[in-house]
Amino acid sequence: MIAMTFPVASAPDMSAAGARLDGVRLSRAGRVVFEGLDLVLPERRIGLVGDNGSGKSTLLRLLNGLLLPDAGTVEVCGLETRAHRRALPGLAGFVFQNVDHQIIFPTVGEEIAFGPLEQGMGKAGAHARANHLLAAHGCAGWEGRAVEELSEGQKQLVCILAALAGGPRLLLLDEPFASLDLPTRLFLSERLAGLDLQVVMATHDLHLLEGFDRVIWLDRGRIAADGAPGAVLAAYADHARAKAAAQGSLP
Ligand SMILES: Nc1ncnc2c1ncn2[C@@H]1O[C@H](COP(=O)(O)OP(=O)(O)OP(=O)(O)O)[C@@H](O)[C@H]1O
Repeated sequence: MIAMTFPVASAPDMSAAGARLDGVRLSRAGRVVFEGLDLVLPERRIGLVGDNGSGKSTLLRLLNGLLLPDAGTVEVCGLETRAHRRALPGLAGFVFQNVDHQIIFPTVGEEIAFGPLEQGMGKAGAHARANHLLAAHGCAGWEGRAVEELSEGQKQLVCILAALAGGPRLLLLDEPFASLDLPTRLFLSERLAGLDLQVVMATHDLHLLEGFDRVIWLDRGRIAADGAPGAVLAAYADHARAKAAAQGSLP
């Protein structure tokens, strides 16, 4: 397969956090997901699209060091993930596709304060930061709430705030808005766009990526298209329609 490439509108901003993959090979459960994957990721807003199982979550997990490549290297903010695995959570905030894989504390305040505490902030400061973030996102007074009593969307919001609380330079979002209501989605999209950090977001909601700097379409671990959102999203939507039509014609 030859990748389609489309020029991105904005010049790459190398002063942003930035990440790169060189010759990455990765197998999961004996199945090759990536083979010889090369990517330079300097843009501030990068979207990942692709069919189920195409490698979006796996790529995000390589970028936050949860997965290490079998061969090749991954660099985030200039740090090679194999050598700097312990520093990565402070640099790269991660929001999981499944909130239950992320949340570890019983209360909202503890969950959000965890990142700052891990980075050495005192307890009072960490909880003050958690309260400030909650208040800034329309959730004042939530700090004592039991996480298990929140709705899925509310949990998703808590996960996003927890990822932001650590002050990351790179925010990795895996289907972060799937359960959020429309007002919260719109509010958070705008808010994330205004933050001074790099965002890499995997989503099946193509509209969310229209204002991004760059979109990468992954197809079975390979780059099918890469570049300006308009062109890449149109190419992916064409593929999706063709695939759906082909499935519809099956007996
Ligand atoms: N925990 C796991 N153990 C083994 N293989 C896995 C695991 N998670 C994913 N894979 C495999 O890795 C490949 C890429 O999966 P990945 O989750 O990265 O896809 P995705 O593009 O994020 O899919 P989706 O849109 O469904 O979230 C798939 O072949 C999948 O079967």
